Amino acid sequence: MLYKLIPPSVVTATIQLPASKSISNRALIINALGKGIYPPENLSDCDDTQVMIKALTEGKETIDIMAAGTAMRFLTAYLSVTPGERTITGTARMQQRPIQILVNALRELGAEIEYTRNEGYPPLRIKGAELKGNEITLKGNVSSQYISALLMIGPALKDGLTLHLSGEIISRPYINLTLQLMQDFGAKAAWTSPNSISVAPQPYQSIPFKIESDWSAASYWYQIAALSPKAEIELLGLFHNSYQGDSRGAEVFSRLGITTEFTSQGVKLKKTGKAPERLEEDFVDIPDLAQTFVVTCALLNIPFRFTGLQSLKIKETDRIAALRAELKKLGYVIEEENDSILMWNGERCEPEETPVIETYEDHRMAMAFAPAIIRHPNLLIADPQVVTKSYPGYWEDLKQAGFQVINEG
Ligand SMILES: O=C(O)C1=C[C@@H](OP(=O)(O)O)[C@@H](O)[C@H](O)C1
Ligand SMILES: C=C(OP(=O)(O)O)C(=O)O
Repeated sequence: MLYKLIPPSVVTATIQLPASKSISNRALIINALGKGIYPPENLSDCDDTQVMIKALTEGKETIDIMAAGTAMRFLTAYLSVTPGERTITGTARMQQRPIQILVNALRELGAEIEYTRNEGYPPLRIKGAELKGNEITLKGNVSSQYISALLMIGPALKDGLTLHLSGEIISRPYINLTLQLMQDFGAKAAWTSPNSISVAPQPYQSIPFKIESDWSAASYWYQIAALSPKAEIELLGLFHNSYQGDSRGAEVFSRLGITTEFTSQGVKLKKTGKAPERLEEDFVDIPDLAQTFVVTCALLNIPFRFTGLQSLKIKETDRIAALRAELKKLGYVIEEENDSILMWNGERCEPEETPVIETYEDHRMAMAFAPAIIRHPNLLIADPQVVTKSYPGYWEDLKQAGFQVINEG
């Protein structure tokens, strides 16, 4: 499928954003471990959360979590402490996303996990067991999801759990999000040093819990505001004191001339029109915003240097390669350094007349390139349905904001 887009001259919209998939999937695991009586409210309707709900409720022997990294990692730990024997698998890409660091850590605690195809990668065969041991060291520089997965089962272990993280810790706000939610649900879990975390053996308590809207999804609306000549956008369901690290996107966008006003319902975006000559930012804490800012800065003609992108190669696709290939079609030559830095010094190439933006089974490629239509008429988005991974209503919301979204077949 191909989508052609036509932007409105003025974007005016009030958008009910989807709920955060990161919070939804943590609340579901904690709720399952705590045998909660209050189901989490406002769960996301996205694929990544739907696969998690199915895995926890259907009781199937083979669980297919499709492309959901959080579901794969969190369920691997959860199934290791849950009676029964199951196979957990996912898409072809999921079978290329590494999981050895988590499996080794769980095995050290006594978990019974086997690789059914390739060593180090899903699918996994997991037999639930009572885990022993309470102190392990693992790498913190590949994916924070391994750490979140281990932390969430910590309260269920007889002696609790202490994790020592080696290397530069990436995606730290996602670890903090896990700790925050665990604490909300009555667990004792906290950093004890800059790279160690301890969890007490104390069961979760069930509480009513409402899930916030998704700040990563909000970033595409900030992007639309930044690229549009005129925009009045209100985003509902975002909290001022957000648990989500991606709320920092609001501060980075303020440097691109988009200010945020918090209301009782969410946020209103305002354009000040000011833009910097150049943007430098470290994305190690906010990797999911990288595509948003790479595309926005290129289209606004703002040279940039973005560091901390080392996790992008093992996400839904190799996002470093995907960004460079697709921006080239729009006439921008983006450089890469050390597998972890993307830079643009203003260099251009001949843009394609009708560029077809490939999305590589990556929701964020579709969502970050769609707003580019405001500055680059004629582009088409391939396989637009990929957005269902985190934001199923994205195209409907664009229509509500005055965009024409035409299915070109
Ligand atoms: O814990 C989470 O909810 C997530 C952690 C991050 O992954 P990494 O820790 O692998 O960077 C992020 O990219 C992902 O979208 C969601
Ligand atoms: C990286 C992402 O998801 P996950 O790792 O959970 O598949 C994402 O949503 O950008």
